[in-house]
Amino acid sequence: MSTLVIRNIAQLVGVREESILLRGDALRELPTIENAYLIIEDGIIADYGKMSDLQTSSANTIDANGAFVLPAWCDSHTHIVFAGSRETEFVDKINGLSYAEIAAKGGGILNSANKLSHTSEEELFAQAWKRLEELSKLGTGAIEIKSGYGLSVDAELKMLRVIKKLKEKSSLSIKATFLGAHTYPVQYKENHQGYIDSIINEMLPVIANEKLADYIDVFCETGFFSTEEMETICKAGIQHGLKPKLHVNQLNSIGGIEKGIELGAVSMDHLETMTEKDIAAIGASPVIGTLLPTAAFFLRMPMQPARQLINANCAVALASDFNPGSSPSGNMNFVVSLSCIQMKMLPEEAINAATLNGAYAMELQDEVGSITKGKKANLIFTKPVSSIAYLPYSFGSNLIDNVMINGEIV
Ligand SMILES: N=CN[C@@H](CCC(=O)O)C(=O)O
Ligand SMILES: [Zn+2]
Repeated sequence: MSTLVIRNIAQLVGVREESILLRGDALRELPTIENAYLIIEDGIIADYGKMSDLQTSSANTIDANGAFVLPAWCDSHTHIVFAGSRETEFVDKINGLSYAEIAAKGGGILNSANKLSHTSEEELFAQAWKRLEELSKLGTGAIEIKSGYGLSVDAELKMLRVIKKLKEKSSLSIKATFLGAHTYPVQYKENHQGYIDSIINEMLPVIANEKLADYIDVFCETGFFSTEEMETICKAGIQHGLKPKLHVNQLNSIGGIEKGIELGAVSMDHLETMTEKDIAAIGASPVIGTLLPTAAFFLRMPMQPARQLINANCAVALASDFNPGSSPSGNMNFVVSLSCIQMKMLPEEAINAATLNGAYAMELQDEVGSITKGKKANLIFTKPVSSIAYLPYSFGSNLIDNVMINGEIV
């Protein structure tokens, strides 16, 4: 057995005897131990405590030199498998083109689908792998990755096989979500049932057979998938063992929240456009509300109503939504900063939402998301900081000194 002792940690952050989904006042409780040690055995957290109580003479020791040590980020909503980039649309938007004008020029999700159709599985893997490597150095230790830029049987399966390969090769904890219902491909624009039939009869059976996904997702939005269409697709997914994790209430409130609760979704994500009824409903439900502040920021939209959601007892998680169209960054440090700066989340709330609640939003709470005995030693070591609040306060600075995944520095 390999044992590693980390000494002289200024603050060990997010220490919990057991995991609990955090809502209401509990979200602002971030338990810490000052001047701490941490013992890792075979990549797993074995023990922790105050330096004054440390009783081991293990040779394998790291001196944290006064760093803060946090659980690595748990990013529960991303689209990191994509081909190329879409900065031309970014410039078009700066020049005043509307969403409809950009779409008419072949932009948006269909632009990414077109690029992906001309990209081999190997090349797609290489591009996604590079993003994953960068994210791990930025402190992400667990991540959910969606398909949804394929939009045909072959291309959706290609995306999901790339995610499967990422799972096999990466030391990060990865969950895969099937998002065939991201938008209607051009040939099905007037034949929604035709595409839904293809999802249900051609894609889902192969996905289930090859175990290519853990969850099913639908973009429930005006001009994309209606609540009824979402219900049909999710029910088929559930029959194949895939629980829903849904895109709802990004641009409009069209009943997605109510339907998602009924469908037993693990999480409902985006939530930029919420009525009071939507906020009350998700707060009273077991569904996690995953906020994607960098998407609202990049699209210059009103931010998600984090405070109202927390007041309504919603279990809020934070994720990056890393994708080429609405959030071309997966930097969870910036997500945490933005949630404090623009949504008035407290630093403790934001860190909990980006770690333990993010882990719950991927059903990985027994593996990651807190400093708990038996969990993976997925850790962020900070540069010298004066307090935990300094991390989101000092936005844009790289305050990460080292990241450990399974007890190994990446
Ligand atoms: N809203 C839907 N899908 C993605 C963005 C899609 C794109 O523009 O590529 C999102 O989560 O923001
Ligand atoms: Zn998304």
